Amino acid sequence: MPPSGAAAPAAAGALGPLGPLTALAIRRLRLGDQVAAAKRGTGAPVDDPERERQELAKVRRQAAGLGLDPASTARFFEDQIAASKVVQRGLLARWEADPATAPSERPSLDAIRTELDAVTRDILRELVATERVRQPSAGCAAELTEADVSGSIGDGLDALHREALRTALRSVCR
Ligand SMILES: O=C(O)C(=O)C[C@]1(C(=O)O)C=C[C@@H](O)C=C1
Repeated sequence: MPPSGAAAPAAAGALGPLGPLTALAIRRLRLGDQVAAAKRGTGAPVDDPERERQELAKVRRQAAGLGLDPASTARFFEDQIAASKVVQRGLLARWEADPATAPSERPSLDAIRTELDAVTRDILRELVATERVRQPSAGCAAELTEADVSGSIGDGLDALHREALRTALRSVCR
């Protein structure tokens, strides 16, 4: 318990108006850990261009329905997919170099894709909620830095996941 009258410790997680969007990007790239575990040892490649095409086509349709610009929304999701690949490649290389660190269970890729689809819907809602904040400006860049740094620390991201998060957030301030 903090001493009475002292501020409570800051909650872990990404702060500021771009905090929820950043937290969702972190949640999505953490699902990349699960995707890597599902693919490890199966011969399934990290890249699945057909799945990407389906995801991006759906995102464009959903974006239009929500009043978001389909092209920039698709670009945002291309970054999320690129971030997942950073995580997957990094972890698969790490696990190959040091098999003792590899997960012992293989999750279902279909189940993870269902979770990814749910995160996509949450991200789309958050893109709508943050449209004004995300106008390119020094203010957006500052809010993004705050969310990135606090989210990375709060979630205990390692160097690989921080690199992936930078990829995921690169087009937030359009
Ligand atoms: O679903 C997969 O197989 C994934 O690897 C996930 C994901 C994504 O982030 O959505 C990433 C890379 C693939 O090219 C396709 C999709």
